[in-house]
Amino acid sequence: MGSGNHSKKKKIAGKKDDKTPTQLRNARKRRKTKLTKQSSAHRLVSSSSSTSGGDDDPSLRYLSNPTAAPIIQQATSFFQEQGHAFEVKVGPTSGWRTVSKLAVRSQSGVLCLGLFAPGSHQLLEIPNCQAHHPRINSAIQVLQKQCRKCDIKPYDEQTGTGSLKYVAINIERSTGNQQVSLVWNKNANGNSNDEKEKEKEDSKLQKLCEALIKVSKNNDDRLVLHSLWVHYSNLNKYANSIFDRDGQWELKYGDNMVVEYLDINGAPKAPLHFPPQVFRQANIDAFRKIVEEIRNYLERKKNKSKPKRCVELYGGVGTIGLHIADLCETFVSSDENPFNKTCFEQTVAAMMDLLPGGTTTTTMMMKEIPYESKNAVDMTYTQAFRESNTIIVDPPRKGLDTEVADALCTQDKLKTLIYVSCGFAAFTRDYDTLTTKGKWKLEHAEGHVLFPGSDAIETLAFFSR
Ligand SMILES: C[S@@+](CC[C@H](N)C(=O)[O-])C[C@H]1O[C@@H](n2cnc3c(N)ncnc32)[C@H](O)[C@@H]1O
Repeated sequence: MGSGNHSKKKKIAGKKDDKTPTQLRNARKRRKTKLTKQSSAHRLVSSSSSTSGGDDDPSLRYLSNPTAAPIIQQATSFFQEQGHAFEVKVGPTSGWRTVSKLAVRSQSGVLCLGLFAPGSHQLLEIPNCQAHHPRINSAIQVLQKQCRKCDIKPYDEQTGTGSLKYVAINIERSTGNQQVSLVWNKNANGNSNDEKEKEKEDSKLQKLCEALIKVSKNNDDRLVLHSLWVHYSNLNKYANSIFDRDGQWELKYGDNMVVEYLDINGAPKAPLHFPPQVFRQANIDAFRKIVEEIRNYLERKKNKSKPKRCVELYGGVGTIGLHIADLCETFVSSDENPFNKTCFEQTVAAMMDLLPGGTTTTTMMMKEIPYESKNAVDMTYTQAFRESNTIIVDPPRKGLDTEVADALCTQDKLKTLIYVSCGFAAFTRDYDTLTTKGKWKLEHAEGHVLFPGSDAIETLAFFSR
């Protein structure tokens, strides 16, 4: 066994600069550590030398040259090392962010909305953030003013007390209207069981909601509510997440879902549905290009090989899937968040209405797009996964679940894997597993800067076997 392994290593080593996969992996790890150090050094310099406050905003640090971000340099060398070019595409650098979650904290005793400074929980006010869609900036002004007027207690991280923890603002681009969610701490009074105090806080929340609805109805152009939600959070002070998976949601005003279009060339029109409880791409325009590339790739493939039996894991509300399903013989989408299924099905129903009359192949196909509310690991045990030849994955930053990566390596019928990654470190780990254990071969990879100015990269990679 020892000698078998040895000769295999030698063979691979001969192909790539005489280095074994382990040596290549170690070299990558060393480079990553070096880049992380450089990046933190840069962070310290830029925040301490800042005079405008703009440099402190973590979302604007590399704005003058977005591709200079350390992670993009790292990704480019990673792919070069594998013998692949890595083109990086950058979209507009201002007004692109249509989804924002802002912390609500006290600054010198006054309630403020803002972002956390890098690596800390220190609030940075960002009243005119360049990255934000202008309708987010205008909503922040109104929200901050009304919260102060209603004497809302901002959340205190030390004690876990205070009422308003976060505000989430999502924009419906076609109208400019704002979908606002107030994240309300159910344990605002800590361990105290003072009912009167609790009632007082609840009545302030009611007052705030009424005030916001009034501003919206009074033609104050800064805030025109698409909807107003309250999310009641039971999370304690040690939890980092903004939304509480088990927390209750209450719609105070407006409609359930924002509708967004990607308008992908050649794809059926898909009105995507987004309530505040589901994942939504913050830079829809830049993400549109990724979906377009996936569609182009599958169209080229369709002309050459068998029709696709495709499964989508980590599919959200179908942002990718519903723009490519018509190219596949069968298509199944899935995600673990139970709120996604209704959104997906509403979009499919709306797509049917938008299709030209008559029973076209597309109409038949679209009627039969199942959606599984399952986590990706459970999906790998389904018949749809076992029979698929094409998989699309778009996991969260931590990358593929280990069991999913393993299943992608051992499912023999699979011929095409499309991987959309928002966490480059996890991608390199999954890449190693897929290419060594699963014999997947990278065909093409490219980078998309979805957060221009931040140290982040979205990687789109096409694998085949
Ligand atoms: C980066 S988002 C991508 C969603 C979608 N492709 C889009 O563009 O909107 C990741 C998605 O993975 C889902 N998710 C996270 N962990 C999961 C898991 N273990 N199994 C299945 N879905 C998961 C989240 O609910 C989220 O919708």
